Amino acid sequence: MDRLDVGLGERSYPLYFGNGNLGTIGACCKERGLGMNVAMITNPTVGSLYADGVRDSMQQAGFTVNLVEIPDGEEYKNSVTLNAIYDRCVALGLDRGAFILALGGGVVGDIAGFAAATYLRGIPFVQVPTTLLAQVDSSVGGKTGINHPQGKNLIGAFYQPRLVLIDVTVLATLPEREFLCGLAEIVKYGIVLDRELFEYIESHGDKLLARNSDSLLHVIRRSCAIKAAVVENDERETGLRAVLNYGHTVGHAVETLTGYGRYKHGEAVAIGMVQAARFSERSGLSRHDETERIVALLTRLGLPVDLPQFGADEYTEALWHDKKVREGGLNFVYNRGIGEFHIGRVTDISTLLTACGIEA
Ligand SMILES: NC(=O)c1ccc[n+]([C@@H]2O[C@H](COP(=O)([O-])OP(=O)(O)OC[C@H]3O[C@@H](n4cnc5c(N)ncnc54)[C@H](O)[C@@H]3O)[C@@H](O)[C@H]2O)c1
Ligand SMILES: O=C(O)C(=O)C[C@@H](O)[C@H](O)[C@H](O)COP(=O)(O)O
Ligand SMILES: [Zn+2]
Repeated sequence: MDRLDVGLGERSYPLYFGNGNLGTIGACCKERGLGMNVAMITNPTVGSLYADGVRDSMQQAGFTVNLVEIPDGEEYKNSVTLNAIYDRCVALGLDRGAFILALGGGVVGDIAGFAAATYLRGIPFVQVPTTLLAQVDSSVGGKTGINHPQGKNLIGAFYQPRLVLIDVTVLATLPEREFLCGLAEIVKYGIVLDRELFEYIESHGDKLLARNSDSLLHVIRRSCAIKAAVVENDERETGLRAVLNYGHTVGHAVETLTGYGRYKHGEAVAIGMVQAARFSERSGLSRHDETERIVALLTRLGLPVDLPQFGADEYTEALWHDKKVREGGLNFVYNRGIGEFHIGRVTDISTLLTACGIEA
């Protein structure tokens, strides 16, 4: 099976990629030496499709599997759901020999990972990402957490999984809108870190949209390799890792202002990347034709690019809750043309809002 390692010393772990490898999850967990009792956290949508297969594989490898279901949706990535997970773990009597397996998209992965980071001060966890977005981004790198009404992912921990198993066949059942969200995060890597990847998406757009498994495996593997390299360099976002937040400053504000539901994360990121591209152009870091190229690719992929209507005050308030705010300024991720980035400081938010077409 194709494997890539995230190298973080004693916290290193493998990412396994395949086309039909879901049934190897039990053997992979065994090989990692995990305890025999597992809480498999999923939601009813994913659970009805894949929980039986994962459970069978785990049981064949000798594990005892306890199913823990949480409601489906970004609006449930909160403290109420987290507490319900703790309650179940306590009721099941899970001790430090147990581990958590997250089966689902980024919502399940983020909240299950945070539960694992905090339950009994930390038990191991495994990621089995089932959305394209989770396969290229959220399952890798150890950002776990929940939302707060005032801002996205305001509560969380850096906590790495023990292994990530990626099977592209599960993407066949993914609704179109969710699939496109994953493409948005892949485009993100291309814009700021890999011009070749950006051009690959431009030239293979039709194949990707048709979910061709070879094209998908290519972009998933490349995205994971890029993310792994960034995380290895800066696990806790003291510098370089902020690049992975490209498009998220405005994107998270859009998610917060619309109450975590109207826009999916990838859609909000697509909108945020267009605003970041406009601000980069206005700041002299990229050309107009490069901004147009970014807008054209996202539009062709069926992603939204226009900001929802809120006032400058509302955007300003939401933007100040960004985790990249430090001492009265916001560390902002710009694109330098296509394929490179620049991290700069914005102290006057109105300059960003003006570039986005929001007037005070
Ligand atoms: N930790 C990180 O580094 C990181 C990175 C990016 C995004 N995120 C977070 O991830 C979340 C978004 O994740 P997402 O886009 O995966 O959304 P999601 O987890 O809400 O999943 C999207 C929808 O698809 C369904 N689904 C999942 N897999 C399926 C499958 N194979 N077939 C059919 N339906 C399936 C889910 O039930 C859900 O309804 C956001 O909360 C975002 O903040 C975290
Ligand atoms: O892994 C990272 O680092 C990222 O920034 C990846 C993002 O795609 C992801 O949405 C992340 O959760 C955002 O991080 P946050 O710290 O701004 O909440
Ligand atoms: Zn993201």
